[in-house]
Amino acid sequence: MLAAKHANPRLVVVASASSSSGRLHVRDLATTPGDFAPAATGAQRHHSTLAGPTTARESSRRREEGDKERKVVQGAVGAPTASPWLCNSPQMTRTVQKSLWAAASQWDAVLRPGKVRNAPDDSSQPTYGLLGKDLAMFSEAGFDMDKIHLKRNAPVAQLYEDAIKYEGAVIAASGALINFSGKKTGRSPKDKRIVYEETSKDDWGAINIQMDEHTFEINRERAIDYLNTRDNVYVFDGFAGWDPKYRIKVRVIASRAYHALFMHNMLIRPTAKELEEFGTPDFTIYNAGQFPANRFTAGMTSQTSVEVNFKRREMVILGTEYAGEMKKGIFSVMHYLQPVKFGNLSLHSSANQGPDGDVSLFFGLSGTGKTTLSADPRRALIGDDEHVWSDNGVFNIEGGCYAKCVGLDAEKEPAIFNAIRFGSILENVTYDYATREPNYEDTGITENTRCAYPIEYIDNAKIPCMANEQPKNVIYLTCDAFGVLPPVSLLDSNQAQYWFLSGYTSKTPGTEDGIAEPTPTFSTCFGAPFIILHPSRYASMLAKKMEAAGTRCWLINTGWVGGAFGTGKRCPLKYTRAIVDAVHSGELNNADFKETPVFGLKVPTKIEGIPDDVLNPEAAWSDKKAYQQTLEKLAGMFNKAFERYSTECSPEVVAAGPKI
Ligand SMILES: Nc1ncnc2c1ncn2[C@@H]1O[C@H](COP(=O)(O)OP(=O)(O)O)[C@@H](O)[C@H]1O
Ligand SMILES: C=C(OP(=O)(O)O)C(=O)O
Ligand SMILES: [Ca+2]
Ligand SMILES: [Mn+2]
Repeated sequence: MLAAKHANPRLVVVASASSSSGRLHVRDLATTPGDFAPAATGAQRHHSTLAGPTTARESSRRREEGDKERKVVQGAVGAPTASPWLCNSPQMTRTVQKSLWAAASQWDAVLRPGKVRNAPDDSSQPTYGLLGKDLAMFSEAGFDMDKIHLKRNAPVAQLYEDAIKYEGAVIAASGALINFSGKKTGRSPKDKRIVYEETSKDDWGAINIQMDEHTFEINRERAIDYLNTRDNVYVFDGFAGWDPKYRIKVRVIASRAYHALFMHNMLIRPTAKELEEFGTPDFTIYNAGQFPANRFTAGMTSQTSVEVNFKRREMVILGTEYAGEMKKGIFSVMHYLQPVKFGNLSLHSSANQGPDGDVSLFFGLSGTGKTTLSADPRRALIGDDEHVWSDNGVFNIEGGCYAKCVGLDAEKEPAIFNAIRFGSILENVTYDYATREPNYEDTGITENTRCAYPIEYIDNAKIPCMANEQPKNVIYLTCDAFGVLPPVSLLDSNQAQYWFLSGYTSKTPGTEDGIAEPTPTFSTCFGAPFIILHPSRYASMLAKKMEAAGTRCWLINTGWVGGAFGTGKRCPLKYTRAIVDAVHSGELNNADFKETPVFGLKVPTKIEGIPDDVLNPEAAWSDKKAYQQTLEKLAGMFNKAFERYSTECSPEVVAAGPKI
């Protein structure tokens, strides 16, 4: 299928139509752990061959060695009791902790060179050694500790080595790891479910797709059974949330080194001491994405299932290897936990801070520009995607960024371009076979090509990623594929609530399964797939916080100008940046505004560096009649989408919608 796209014979063809068959999963399971070729795509198989397969004999020798060593510590560990949410300050009893420590030191004792495969090179890094005190938790969860080889918080280089050896990854010229997610290259929102159970059902937002507890158990068992067939199982322990008061401990258990490295980049990396004291995680992800869900299990509608269980504090992934499911899964957890347990507001936004301390939030659904616009040389980056607004200010949930790579250009987006180096993961990006230069123009695998890098790879990142400031500006990013919304307008408080609840944008191709061209959508709170509670709970918290802090609210259209998708063009990035600069410099505070018809948006009449016909969409369209019709069509869509909120909002908020 893709071969035709690659006229240049030096380019590796990294996907083929046949690579998406479910057959590969079967093969994966049927192969013994010793001689498995875990690649899930044709591309990965191809690369594995290049890298040289691991021989069955070698693997089984290593496995036997591993078995002997593990047996030394088996049984030495007392089972820790399950902790409630937030066991930051370890809640294990002293006795349990003591026996865990004893086990840990026994484990350390067997960590002799040559005995343990892939022992970490850096001895200051407590990695597998610490598994001793966690072994009981794994056995209890159903892991076959006599068989699998757990690698916890393995060094980045080792995850590279494993991904190259077993998954067909390659190293890009810049040192980044190029990897492939197989059939699924974007999120699968239709296959994402939340378990309906008594601990969280009172906060149920009616927007979630339900799953029952029993089905969760079945899928969880399936995931663990699959992981038990693997030679290597990767564990990453880290934190979500930079504010120590509100952070949670997250454990990721995955069959692919690339998934462990992804979460190493995306979670907050623990110090050696924090890792040593990690204890029982608050939330665990079982990522068996290489193995499909059983379509005959009740409620399954495909081979993909992504499911969150608040009672068990667990997430299970089957049938998708798109790494973004994990980070967005943790985000869903925070969208429940932060408001319900702490009274904080979770935000699908990026955040940055100016030299004078002013904080800006950029809300937006995928592809609207959160990551791109928050990476601003004049401002410190707090984070690119997931934040929490607490009474103290704003903190990032994540320890890294996940940037889109399509069309990435060193000149236009230098901060992101330069972050793609050793340790970063390029996902589904093709490359030149000889030079190993990524080809960011190639959308042959997907338009949703990505790079995940630790946030400190952005030069002006603010670490720790938090600000003790209430946001001064909130910017709603919308990517209007109809091309009728102005590139910038100022919203009053009612409009701010209306537009937040509406969450209008166009889905960009690739980020979600099945989206091939910009598709208008109303994704409430600018993130319907991630919210858990009723949308109006987030909306009213936001309104209160903005009012208390005197925050200004801007609507920025990063989508089409001069016509709809197909006729017009995407607003040039340099103009959007100039608009954002004008918000931050205060230029817009003194601007004159003119109200638009239908939507009643206040648009500045002049901005330094922006052509007047770009500021005014009507002027940018050559066909005025088509403009008016499109504007009214969009207004009609807004009115229809807002019907569901009309009874929950004040009449003023309802009246802030378009008038046709
Ligand atoms: N005017 C614009 N503003 C923001 N992004 C733009 C603009 N024009 C094109 N783009 C591109 O759109 C994409 C925005 O994606 P990204 O910043 O990753 O969004 P998000 O983080 O919200 O998912 C990037 O590939 C960026 O280069
Ligand atoms: C990872 C994602 O985030 P975003 O596109 O908002 O950066 C996603 O939506 O899959
Ligand atoms: Ca996002
Ligand atoms: Mn992003």
